[in-house]
Amino acid sequence: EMFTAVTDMEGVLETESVLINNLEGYIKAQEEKLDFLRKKVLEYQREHDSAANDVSEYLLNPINAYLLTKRLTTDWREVERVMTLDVGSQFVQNVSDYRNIMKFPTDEDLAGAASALIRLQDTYGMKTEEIARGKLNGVQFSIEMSSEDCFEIGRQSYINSDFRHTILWMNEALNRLNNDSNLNRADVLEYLAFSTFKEGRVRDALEMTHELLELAPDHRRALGNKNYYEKELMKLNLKSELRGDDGTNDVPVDDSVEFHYINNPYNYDIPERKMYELACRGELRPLDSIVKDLKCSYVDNGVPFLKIAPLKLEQISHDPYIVVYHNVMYDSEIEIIQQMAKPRFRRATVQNHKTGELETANYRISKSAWLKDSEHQVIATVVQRVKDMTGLSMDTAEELQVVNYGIGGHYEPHYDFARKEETNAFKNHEGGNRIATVIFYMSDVTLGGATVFPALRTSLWPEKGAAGFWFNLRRSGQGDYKTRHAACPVIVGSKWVSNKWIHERGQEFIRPCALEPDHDMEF
Ligand SMILES: O=C(O)CCC(=O)C(=O)O
Ligand SMILES: [Fe+2]
Repeated sequence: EMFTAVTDMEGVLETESVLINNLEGYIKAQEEKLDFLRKKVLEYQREHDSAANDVSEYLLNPINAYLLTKRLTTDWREVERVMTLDVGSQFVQNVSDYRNIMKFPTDEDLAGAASALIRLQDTYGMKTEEIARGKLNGVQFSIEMSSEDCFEIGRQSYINSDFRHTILWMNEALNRLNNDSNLNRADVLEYLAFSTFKEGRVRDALEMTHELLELAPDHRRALGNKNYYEKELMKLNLKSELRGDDGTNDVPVDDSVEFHYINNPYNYDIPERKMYELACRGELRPLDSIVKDLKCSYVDNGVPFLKIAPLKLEQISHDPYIVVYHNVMYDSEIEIIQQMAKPRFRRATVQNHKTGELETANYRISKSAWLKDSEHQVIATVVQRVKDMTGLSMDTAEELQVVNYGIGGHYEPHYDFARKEETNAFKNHEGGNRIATVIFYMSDVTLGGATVFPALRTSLWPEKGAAGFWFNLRRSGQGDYKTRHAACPVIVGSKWVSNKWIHERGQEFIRPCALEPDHDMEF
């Protein structure tokens, strides 16, 4: 599973370069063989022509008699040998050997990479046609997808019963068909017609099937589908006649975002989903009540060391308390932490709040590793810095979690704290609930990848060396539902973060409990 992190994809480019060299070797060997045979055939043709010019004269000469005999014995044996020579098999063998020693993506990776593109398309409201010509979120890259490339995304969507995206991408495949395509128009039409039917547009599906049958009159499935669609249409027409309307109850084709909300299989919360997407796109202004009286300042938090080198603090929100510290992780530290984490990366998991078990989920796609303070001075230093930044005790904190997000990597809206009903969350953690989160940004991100708080309409944009800090719990110890947040899908780039989750125990005298009305709201 390598689509989940950019670091894993690096080795794959190397694999491709080795495969290209091997294929070049294969072609060269084949060409040498063909060149030899071409030379021979010319030579023999020339000799043969001059002989055939005057057959009796030619054969009377003993040298010619000898040469002809030689050609048809030893020479032809050599030609025969070269003809049967298998100059390709070693190169074919190489490819299977490479499979054992080099990094190859799997079909699962292909599915993951395709669904990552679909996720980006939805979250950022990008048009299929724009993605296909390399335009991502308004930024043009010099990439052009072929008809086959689009077809494959359509096919992957089809496998996932995602007929809306099947239609979008199969249409794009059709638009991009040209003389160089290895793709059959009829194959595309078949997927398109069936998905169109599945989306409730029977009339259009039937029309596409007619077009398909013009191209392939004997297409068995198309013939069957045509019958079926006609019957379905008749039923619909009968119903509409009874109702007295014109029967156009077809759903319109729409590449827009709005349409997505209706059809999104996990539209558990439509308004939040919309807020989330707008925040990811950077199209939301934070609430006035949030930005009011926000300041930037240098702080020492009462730490003697910081009096000499104060931290650069930017307030993001007062309630809940969210701040960003700038320049609190050095490039040299980042490098070491990345090198330590890389070999230990595993697909990030989430806790099943019923069983308490850790499992992978499509709503969190990244790779992560945990690093202990005792493993390296740099980790201890960074954790000490978290202590200075937050004033909180690190005694009950979790280890530092290093995360890398790949193409489309994301973490959908969630709380970092465990809710009451999540009976098994942190059950093994003696420190109680997660009182606060510190997230270090260890990279800039070219496009996308913000940390967003949909309810606050505010976003933290990754900035290498900066760190976000917020309290997840209110003074009463209750979870603050306004801290619900997400990691937006990365469009372009490799996003690195480190999370430090700080727990309740040990903070009793640092951040004492307070009584307050429970005006938390769920959204
Ligand atoms: O990566 C981010 O921007 C946020 C990550 C996050 O919220 C988490 O890991 O809990
Ligand atoms: Fe989080």
